[in-house]
Amino acid sequence: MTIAQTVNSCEITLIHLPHTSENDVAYVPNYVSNDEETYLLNAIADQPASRWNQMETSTRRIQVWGGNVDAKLKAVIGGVQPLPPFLAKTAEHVGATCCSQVATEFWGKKMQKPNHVLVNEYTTGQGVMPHEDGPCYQPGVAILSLQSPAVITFTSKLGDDCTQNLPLHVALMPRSLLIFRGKAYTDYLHGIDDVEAHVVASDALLNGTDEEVKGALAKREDGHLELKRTNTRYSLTFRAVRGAMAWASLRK
Ligand SMILES: O=C(O)CCC(=O)C(=O)O
Ligand SMILES: [Fe+2]
Repeated sequence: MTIAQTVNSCEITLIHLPHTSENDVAYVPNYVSNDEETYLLNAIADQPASRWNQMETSTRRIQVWGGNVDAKLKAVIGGVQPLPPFLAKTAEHVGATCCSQVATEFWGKKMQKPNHVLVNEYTTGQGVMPHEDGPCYQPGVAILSLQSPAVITFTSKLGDDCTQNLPLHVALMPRSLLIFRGKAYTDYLHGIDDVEAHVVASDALLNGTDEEVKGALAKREDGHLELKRTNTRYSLTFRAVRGAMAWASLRK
């Protein structure tokens, strides 16, 4: 964890994963206020039951905003749909943070903000297996965590350099934003263990010196660090569907 900078009143911490660029991973604690968190949680809960999709590979539920992405066609079926009003302001803010802090064209050529959001729900003990978000999106994602902490784990997809294959962790505190892009997006898998308490080696926790993270960690007798999930967690994953117009051209 290096370089803290304060911009737009949020403190951005750059986190370095091996073999990625210095600004490929950034963690922003307290990215949204308590009031914004409550607003988003209420808006998510107010959506009709039909908005929730049951995941095929897990018992988790998700809401998909912006349109249904077809991984094979690499396009949004029926074209990109506008984001709903309850996400608009946050998407705008996340868009600006990523463009000003991480890469001017974070969302793609000339795009200023994300056009696609997944709302993930995790009861304590639920996670998501190691995966990559893939080529349907611009190679970058911003993850806003709500209501409960969790630990996200990055594992390199590349070869046999054993230092590179060690799992590396980032604690995601409620109301924080994690941004990753570039090689962190293309050369690593990310996942969240199906556990009620995460146990990690202290030197593998990349934002373990963050004051809020420190306060949430317990040190175990074996020297490892433990972070308890406290509640159902919601995450909003902001991304940009690549070639937003691709569906229209596929149909011709
Ligand atoms: O919930 C998270 O923090 C991760 C979600 C994720 O990886 C995804 O939506 O692709
Ligand atoms: Fe993901």
